[in-house]
Amino acid sequence: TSLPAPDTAAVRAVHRTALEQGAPGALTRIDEGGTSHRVATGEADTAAHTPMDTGRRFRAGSVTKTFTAVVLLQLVAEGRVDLDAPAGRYLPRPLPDDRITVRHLLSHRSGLYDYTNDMFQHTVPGFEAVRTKVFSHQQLIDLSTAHPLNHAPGAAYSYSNTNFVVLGQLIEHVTGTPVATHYRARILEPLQLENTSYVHPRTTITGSHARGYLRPDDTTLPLVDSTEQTVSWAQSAGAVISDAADLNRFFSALLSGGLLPERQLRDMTTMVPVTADGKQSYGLGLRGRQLSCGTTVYGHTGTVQGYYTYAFTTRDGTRSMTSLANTSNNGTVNTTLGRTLEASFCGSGAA
Ligand SMILES: CC1(C)S[C@@H]2[C@H](NC(=O)CCCC[C@H](NC(=O)C[NH3+])C(=O)[O-])C(=O)N2[C@H]1C(=O)[O-]
Repeated sequence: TSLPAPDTAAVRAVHRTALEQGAPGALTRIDEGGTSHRVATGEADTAAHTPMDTGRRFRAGSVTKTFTAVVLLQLVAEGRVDLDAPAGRYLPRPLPDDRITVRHLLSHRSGLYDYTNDMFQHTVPGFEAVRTKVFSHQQLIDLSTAHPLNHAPGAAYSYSNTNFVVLGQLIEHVTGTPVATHYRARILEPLQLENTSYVHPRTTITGSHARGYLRPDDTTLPLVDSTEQTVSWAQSAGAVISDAADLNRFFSALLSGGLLPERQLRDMTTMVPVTADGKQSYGLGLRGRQLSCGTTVYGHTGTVQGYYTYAFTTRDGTRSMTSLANTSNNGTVNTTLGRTLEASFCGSGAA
């Protein structure tokens, strides 16, 4: 079914609202076949007053979870991991409940507590305390298991970064190879994602990039430049750096069958509703969103200090969109930025 044409004027209007609400800048890139629509607004660097442009790299946050899920599901297809086996079978240390399966981790149904709830309870102090820190997977897992499970494994959906830190540890324990190597060999090189990298624990973003600005909890204070950090608190749950063109190509290739065998793609896109209205869902490391025009798009969102990301594509991968705003801890901006989905996939008058 053909989609309405993207409404780039509506995208620009969404950006302008996000800037009024506190974002220094925003970008959106829509790719369909060989055609791309690009909208950039505001500043990539507020000290140098550098204009935003859609070619700038940024921290993609939890969009990383889909990269990790692809690596894991490729290992499943290779017969090296069983989705419904206890995850503990593939880990150096047991989890607190051996009923937690690999599939529970991928679908945020394990019940494992999210340690970032404590880590970032106070936004700027929490960030400053970890921005140059390097954690092992086990240290992060131990922060989580100091708390009881949110619920019995499989009993509910409860989003937790811990799940994808455990999956990173699992990938490295089963293969003896760092996740960075798997991202590069299994995804970045085959798809030629030249502007995507996993450089943990380096703190810098190489090449042309947007600086990120974290809003303090006391909103009368100035934004904090949060561009440089290790993102070691997230790693395989959030440390990928990318740009809009690469994320569009990644999700388009994924949903059109370019990265996983049919069986694993079917598992990944078996979505479970996670909101009461049923419009938001989660599969295996993949978010689904049903838009006002009836189209469901698949991808992931990201929130890392200074960067909000939406990266989604159609079920057949023919149209993809990535949007970024270079601020965070500003839920109003995050919700506003999400309206680029309607403008990009449902066309005029939708956003
Ligand atoms: C589920 C989410 C939203 S949270 C999860 C992950 N990001 C984090 O866990 C970072 C949380 C703290 C970020 C910080 N906020 C605070 O410190 C608040 N006190 C800020 O806004 O920069 C990611 O990315 N995911 C998003 C996702 O998947 O969309």
